[in-house]
Amino acid sequence: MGRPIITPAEMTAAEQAVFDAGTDSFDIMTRAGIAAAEFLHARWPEGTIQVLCGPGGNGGDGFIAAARLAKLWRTVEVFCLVDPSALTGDAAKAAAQWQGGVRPLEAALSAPHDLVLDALFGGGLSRPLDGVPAALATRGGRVISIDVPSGIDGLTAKPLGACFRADGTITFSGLRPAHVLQPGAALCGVVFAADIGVPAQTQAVENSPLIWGPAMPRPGPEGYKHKRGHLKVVSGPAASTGAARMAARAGLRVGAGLVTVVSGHGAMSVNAGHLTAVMLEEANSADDLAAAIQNAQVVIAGPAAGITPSTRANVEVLLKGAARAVLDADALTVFDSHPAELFKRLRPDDVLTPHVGEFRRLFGDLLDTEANKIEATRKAAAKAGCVVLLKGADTVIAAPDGQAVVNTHATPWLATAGSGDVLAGFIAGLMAQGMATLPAAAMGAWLHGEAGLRVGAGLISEDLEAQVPNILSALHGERR
Ligand SMILES: NC(=O)C1=CN([C@@H]2O[C@H](COP(=O)(O)OP(=O)(O)OC[C@H]3O[C@@H](n4cnc5c(N)ncnc54)[C@H](O)[C@@H]3O)[C@@H](O)[C@H]2O)[C@@H](O)CC1
Ligand SMILES: [K+]
Repeated sequence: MGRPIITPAEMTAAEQAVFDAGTDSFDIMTRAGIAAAEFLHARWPEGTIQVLCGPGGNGGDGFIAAARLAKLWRTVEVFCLVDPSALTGDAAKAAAQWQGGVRPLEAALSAPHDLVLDALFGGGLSRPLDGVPAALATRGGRVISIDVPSGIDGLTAKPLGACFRADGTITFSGLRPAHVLQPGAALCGVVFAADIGVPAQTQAVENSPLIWGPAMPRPGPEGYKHKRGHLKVVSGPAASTGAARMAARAGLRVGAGLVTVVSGHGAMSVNAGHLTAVMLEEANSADDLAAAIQNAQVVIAGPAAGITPSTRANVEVLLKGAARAVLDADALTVFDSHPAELFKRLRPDDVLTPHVGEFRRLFGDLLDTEANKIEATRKAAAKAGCVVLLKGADTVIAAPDGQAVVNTHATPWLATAGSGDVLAGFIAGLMAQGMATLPAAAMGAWLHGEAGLRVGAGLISEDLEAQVPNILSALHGERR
């Protein structure tokens, strides 16, 4: 399993279940505060600390953390937004654990320090920061936040107004959407999720080899190419063939046994001039394509295909065949005025790989009306009736049944021409070898991110597939 992604509401329900089963809520707060102190102390072992406490549970964690940090011989000063006598419940009990003085929050603005422990507000913030909290949020310096950097909504991953920018964030039981989705994720620094004995139920996880590693295709001793699946990629016209070839080579690299580019007559010679291990086959109509894909397990359509009636006809025949479909780019855009025509044909094992613009064209304003990108992609998958992978720095992959995987294993250097074609090729190549669609999409996104991270600055899409042998060898634990 990857790290679970829990909404603030799911976390509250999980806490309630633990309390109902007899655990004292103050014990849970104590575990949270101690975990926060130990996280800070392990990662930032030097320097004086300002602990900023808010009026609720987040502030309660801060008081417990302050007491533990003092026991670890750290120099700690505590500042509170309200007079400690005004605290109630567990926060009041937590404040009683702190033996030192408590100064008003505004005093923190001028007090010297090396580190800030931000325990002002959790991810369930009800209104934007103002006054002293807002001034503290925007002054800079090294910050470690409890739950989320104060000022960020844990569910939407958006700042409500001014917010802290943390070097590290400690959260509990699992991640919140704000730790993986932008813009919040970029404001959290390194994120640690501590186990405080509150198991939460969720269908969303952070992408990790732990999810799909056991399902990674690997040829056995009796393996031969026909057992490793046949992937076909529909080429664009003569002047736009590169996208299909990049997807095809990516599919071959991740292990599809056979890969064929299916090309119209006009593009045959340019494709033939550039292909070696990838095969080439001519198809000049949708009927030709229907015949060509009969021996394929997976077909990619869309990369540089053209927004034309023939692209739409190709998608329609593709969705009548037995092969699973990976639809990207123009294969999506050709349905932008009649998305229902696409949705009614899609099967649960097909996958759409839109970027945000393509997503909006097919699914309207889900990104504005849903709480966050995870919810929007889930709704889209349910509407389309297949797996949907919505690209970005925070790629979300969702299935119609609500399962979702968020991939943050990536680099901004991947934002370059052709990068999406390679991603489609990775996913399709894994599917061709028999992987189920959701894990194949998750593994494809992770491989794509890892390849991008290994190339780094100066990356062009042609570089990505060359990284695959080293990455796959490492994933399979094979020495090279
Ligand atoms: N519920 C529990 O038992 C646990 C809670 N934990 C901690 O408790 C936190 C949640 O506690 P709360 O629900 O009390 O939430 P907060 O600690 O975020 O406090 C909410 C309070 O702040 C006020 N507030 C919200 N926005 C404000 C603003 N802009 N300016 C001034 N005041 C504002 C609200 O009116 C409310 O009184 C979590 O983030 C976590 O750190 C952990 O201790 C684990 C256990
Ligand atoms: K906080």
